[in-house]
Amino acid sequence: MIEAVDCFKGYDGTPVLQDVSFRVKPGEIYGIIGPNGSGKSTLLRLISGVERADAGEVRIEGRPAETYSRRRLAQLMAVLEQEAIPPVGFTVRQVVEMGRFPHQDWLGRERRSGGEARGWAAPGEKVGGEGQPLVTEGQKGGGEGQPLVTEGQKGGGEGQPLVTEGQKGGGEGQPLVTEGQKRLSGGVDRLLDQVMERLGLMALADRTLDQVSGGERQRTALGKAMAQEPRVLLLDEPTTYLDIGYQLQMMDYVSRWNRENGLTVVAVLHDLNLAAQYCHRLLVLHQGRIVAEGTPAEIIDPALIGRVYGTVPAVVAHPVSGIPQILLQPEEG
Ligand SMILES: Nc1ncnc2c1ncn2[C@@H]1O[C@H](COP(=O)(O)OP(=O)(O)OP(=O)(O)O)[C@@H](O)[C@H]1O
Repeated sequence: MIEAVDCFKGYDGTPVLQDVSFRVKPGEIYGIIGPNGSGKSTLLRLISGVERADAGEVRIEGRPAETYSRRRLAQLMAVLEQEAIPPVGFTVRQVVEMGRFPHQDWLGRERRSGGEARGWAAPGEKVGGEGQPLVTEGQKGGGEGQPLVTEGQKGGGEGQPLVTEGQKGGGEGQPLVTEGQKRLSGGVDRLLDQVMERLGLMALADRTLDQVSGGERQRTALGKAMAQEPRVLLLDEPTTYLDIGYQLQMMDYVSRWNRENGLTVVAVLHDLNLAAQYCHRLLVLHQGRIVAEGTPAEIIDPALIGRVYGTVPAVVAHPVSGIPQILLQPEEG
């Protein structure tokens, strides 16, 4: 699904990543851990296509990442970072709707995904599923459907209308939104409702982001990623500013999405206990190089962690799951 081959990246002549090669299997939750400055976020930026390796390459489904258009990459991958969205004036629902942008044309009309969208709904539910188009044949007959970009949103951004009056007048007697597109949008509305319900965002839908808590904002960002219907989710420290309840909730949502829809996840995580609980395999970076790769049982080892982080923890088996967990060990304990 994702493959890094002999990647090298440096800034101002200083190597930040060297000889980095690994492969993430489809449907895997793959964690990247390592101390501050070890190159984790840089590696994620190479995978997301934001930056290119100086040597070597990242391949997505066998193709070099740079051969994908921005739009195609955004259809394939969503990125969720720490403090993912600033509290600007959009409502929670508007932000979740923004997840559809890679699937829309320049007028905000939904385009067919050519059967590639996998959808987020659980097996048995109508929207999505393995290799299913977003809107199924049964759903095509469906409801009235609202355009995804509302009048309020069209006015969007920095006082600049996204669609001018002139543009609205568009084609030669052609309605800009056809009946078929309306039905497509109707299917998308159902998808958005499902995402909002799953994440418990319905009650917050009309609040602007400055009227919700940090945890709720992060959940909104996850909703936007889900609405994007990616095959790959890239997480860069998504739980940093969350309390333990929200940390678990966030990772539980991701884990459920992975189980039910075969989503592939690559997650940079500082919290080794969360990484061990949720990741199938872990990659350990140290000073820009890979020092280990393996299952949490193989990686969460006092000697290895001590060598990489400079502090030797106590490792115990979780009393319920048996997964290795670390206990920090002060020098004078
Ligand atoms: N754009 C840049 N220009 C110059 N140096 C950079 C740039 N981006 C990252 N670096 C340097 O590359 C190294 C790796 O940074 P990176 O952010 O990838 O590490 P990280 O493992 O994600 O760190 P942290 O855990 O602290 O977030 C650091 O020394 C950082 O200062």
